Amino acid sequence: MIRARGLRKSFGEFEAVKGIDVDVRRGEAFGFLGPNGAGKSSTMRMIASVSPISGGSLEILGMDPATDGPAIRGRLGVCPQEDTLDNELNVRDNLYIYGRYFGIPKGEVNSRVDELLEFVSLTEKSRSKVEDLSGGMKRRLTIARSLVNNPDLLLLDEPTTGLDPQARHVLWDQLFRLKQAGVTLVITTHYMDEAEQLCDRLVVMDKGLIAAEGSPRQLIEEHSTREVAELRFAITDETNPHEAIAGKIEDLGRLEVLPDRILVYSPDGEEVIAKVHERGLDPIAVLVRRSTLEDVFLKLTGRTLVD
Ligand SMILES: Nc1ncnc2c1ncn2[C@@H]1O[C@H](COP(=O)(O)OP(=O)(O)OP(=O)(O)O)[C@@H](O)[C@H]1O
Repeated sequence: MIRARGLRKSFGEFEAVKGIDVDVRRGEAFGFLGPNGAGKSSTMRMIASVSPISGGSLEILGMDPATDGPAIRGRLGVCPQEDTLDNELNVRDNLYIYGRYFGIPKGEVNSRVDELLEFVSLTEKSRSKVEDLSGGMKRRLTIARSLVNNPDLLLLDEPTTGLDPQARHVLWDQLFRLKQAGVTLVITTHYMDEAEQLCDRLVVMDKGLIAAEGSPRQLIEEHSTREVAELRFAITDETNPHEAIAGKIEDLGRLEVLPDRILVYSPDGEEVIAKVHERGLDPIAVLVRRSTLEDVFLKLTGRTLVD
């Protein structure tokens, strides 16, 4: 569905995407995970064929965006990061007018709109003004709009940023159903839980480059340990003991010393905590958890995902 080799994007002197290789297969959910400014949106805009590439090569659905832009765009669905709904129109007309842009005949658009409103659970809001919708409803309407032309490939740029947890879960369910229905999804996100939940494969992007690639499980197995022990010690205004304590436990596993806690990577987190206590150290809070993509990102880049 997508094949990029050495793909680059520059804005003047600044290189936002510095040569990346990407392959997205039919029917999969593929993710670009990375912090703000990693180059995810710039990559998405090139894939959406609305921003010319600055170097390398890019093929979308077997076509070249430089010469086949309109043909590619006709087969894509795009759900942008910002809300671009038409506030002057009601919910239904936002979908109807968009469908007509694609040249879909009136009768067909009407039944398609009914189907889509049903799919995103907005049938009852059909005649409401867009401005009266909640953030989650607006995002669902945007997703419905991106599906109007029955796209082969759906691009979602940070689909759940700014939504509350419940609205995020509703959206994830809908995206999951789309995937089940065979739509290829490409998602950018800086939420590791979103990536773990939705993506079959993903690339971790940082500063315009790909730092790692694989399924969430592969990435965790390759770059982290099964368990992580999180230790918090009392911090006062004058002293942060974490650096000094880290020196006393560095043999227990790989450490990440963050401002508010120490992470110890080990296959057995309980054992780490027992040893910490044996050494006379007295954490105010401990937690043993499974490794996540956040741990992978921290190891690869030395930073957390959400700044
Ligand atoms: N039109 C532009 N002109 C100049 N610089 C740009 C432009 N678009 C993006 N950039 C820069 O390119 C870099 C990558 O931006 P991009 O939006 O692709 O990152 P991102 O990973 O999508 O981040 P976010 O999660 O904030 O959307 C940033 O430093 C940004 O300031």
